[in-house]
Amino acid sequence: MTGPPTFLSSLLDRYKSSAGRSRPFVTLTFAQSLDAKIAGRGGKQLILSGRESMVMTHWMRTMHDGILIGIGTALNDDPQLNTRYLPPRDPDPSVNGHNHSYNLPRPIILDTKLRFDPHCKLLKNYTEDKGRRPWLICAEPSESNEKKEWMIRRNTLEKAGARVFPLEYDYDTQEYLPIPLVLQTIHRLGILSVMVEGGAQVIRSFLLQTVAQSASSLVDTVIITVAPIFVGEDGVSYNAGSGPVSVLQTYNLIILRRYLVKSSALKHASTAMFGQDTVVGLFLT
Ligand SMILES: NC(=O)C1=CN([C@@H]2O[C@H](COP(=O)(O)OP(=O)(O)OC[C@H]3O[C@@H](n4cnc5c(N)ncnc54)[C@H](OP(=O)(O)O)[C@@H]3O)[C@@H](O)[C@H]2O)C=CC1
Ligand SMILES: Nc1nc(O)c(N)c(N[C@@H]2O[C@H](COP(=O)(O)O)[C@@H](O)[C@H]2O)n1
Repeated sequence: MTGPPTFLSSLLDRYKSSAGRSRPFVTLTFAQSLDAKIAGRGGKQLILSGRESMVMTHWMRTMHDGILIGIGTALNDDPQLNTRYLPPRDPDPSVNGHNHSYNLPRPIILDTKLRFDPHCKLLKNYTEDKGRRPWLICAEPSESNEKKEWMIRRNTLEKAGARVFPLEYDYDTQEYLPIPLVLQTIHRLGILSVMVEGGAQVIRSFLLQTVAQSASSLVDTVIITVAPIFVGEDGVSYNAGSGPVSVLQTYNLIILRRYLVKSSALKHASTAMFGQDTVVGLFLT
């Protein structure tokens, strides 16, 4: 295969015309088991996708400017977020300034407190010219005693190659980085399309934002790979809390489940088989 599968182009080709938008096109994508688990016990990384659907995911990566994950995934999986399963071909220097054969998406990590590991594969690949410079979206602490430590971490990460973008928002009243502001910020920085690859809390945040803002959803396309396996009760799911959950979280999860079951905003677009996996594409209207 020399280009993306038709399944993906029919879902994502509309991203090519981005005029007049104030946020990037957003594709929410992940792989799950038949019992809706995305990782094993205690967050153990699972290779759920078979070879064929993994190749499809790597094609999907070439079709986006950015690839966004949470710091939980960055620390747990130490991912590369590259396109290494695609067929080898001659490097094309015109491809986003890299001596690389395929468009590589920019790694973007939601990392409020700058917990990113300066020795991770994303930074190693960047310094070896095998990947793009990772961007860390964070919050600058307001307390001066926390600021010193934060500045040290920032310097270490910047020296290791990361770019750090502190967001301005009311850090004390919000548990997480506000997704609309994250999207506006990366859009201003030139990211016109972004693939959100997880993990559990990030997927949940994007879905909950979509529920909260149904009229102006923050997700355009959802692409879910379903692998024909059961992980079992102790696996990690994106639609359930792990550990004790607050009343608010429980309430949000109830709304999310209801939304996912009943929403008329989620429209099935297409389903395809890649090897033994079923990949479902949905549009949000
Ligand atoms: N099967 C699949 O397709 C995939 C599976 N996974 C699995 O998922 C698991 C990791 O998931 P999880 O632990 O939930 O970690 P996440 O990758 O979802 O990261 C969550 C962390 O990101 C930070 N964050 C900042 N802003 C937000 C926001 N708005 N919404 C959510 N998080 C935000 C928070 O940390 P802080 O407050 O410190 O900033 C939060 O704890 C791993 O087991 C991994 O293997 C991951 C990706 C895909
Ligand atoms: N599509 C898909 N299938 C799976 O089975 C997965 N576990 C994931 N995980 C995501 O991919 C990241 C790993 O990427 P690299 O192989 O290191 O390039 C992982 O961190 C998850 O975001 N995806």
